Amino acid sequence: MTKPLILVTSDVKPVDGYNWHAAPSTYLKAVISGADALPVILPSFGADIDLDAVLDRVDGVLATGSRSNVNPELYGGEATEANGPYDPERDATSLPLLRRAIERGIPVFAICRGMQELNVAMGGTLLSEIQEIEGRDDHRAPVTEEQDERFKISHPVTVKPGSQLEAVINQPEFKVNSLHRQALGELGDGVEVDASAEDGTIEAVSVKGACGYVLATQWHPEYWVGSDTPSAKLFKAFGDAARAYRAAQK
Ligand SMILES: N[C@@H](CCC(=O)NCCCC(=O)O)C(=O)O
Repeated sequence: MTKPLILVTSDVKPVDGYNWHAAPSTYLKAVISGADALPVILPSFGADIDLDAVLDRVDGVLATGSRSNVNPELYGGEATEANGPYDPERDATSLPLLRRAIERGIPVFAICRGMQELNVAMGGTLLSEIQEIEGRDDHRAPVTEEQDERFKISHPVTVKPGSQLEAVINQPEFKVNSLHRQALGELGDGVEVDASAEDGTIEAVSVKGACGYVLATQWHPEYWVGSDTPSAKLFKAFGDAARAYRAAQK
């Protein structure tokens, strides 16, 4: 069987006077090496994209992380400069993409911003600047330009027994990296917590009743997929789900 095709979300960034629709190579490499699949980047053209026409041709969807935040107006909040930067084109593409992929039973793996998008897409909300919330830890990346340091494994998460995450990782607790200022607040329709941090921050979710594979993590398994066992298990499980989906389309 040919390798499954994984649709990867894109950020829209101005570079050299152009708008680029781009995804970090770490996610693309993790799809290739960790999921044994082929990545294809979806440009963030919102309603101009016929999502079903694209989803007819792929076997999974990977929603990546990003330094931009989901616009709070999409979940009843207020967009302030302090809570930016925003990426409206990405929002306009990723949220309907995730909803439609879940409806169609196409395997979904959502990471960091991707997990936040999934929750908002299902009707949930986000908490902003959680490091300023009483009782919450600081989940932001270390202040350095050194990527390995920014993505270092830093805190434990506790896995919910019987969850989709437990079925993949098969450990009650393990350590993850952390590069986020926001977190899930109210859960969207069917969204279930699969793992939490010691301060109560939601670290992984799945979707109850979803007809296909859906898993989302607040941390970044793509970065250490080649050396960290839980990270490797997450991408292998996603690749296996995409292979099973592809085989079932025959
Ligand atoms: N912006 C949101 C989502 C966090 C996220 O996706 N982080 C990845 C950023 C990678 C980097 O900093 O290089 C939030 O802050 O919660």
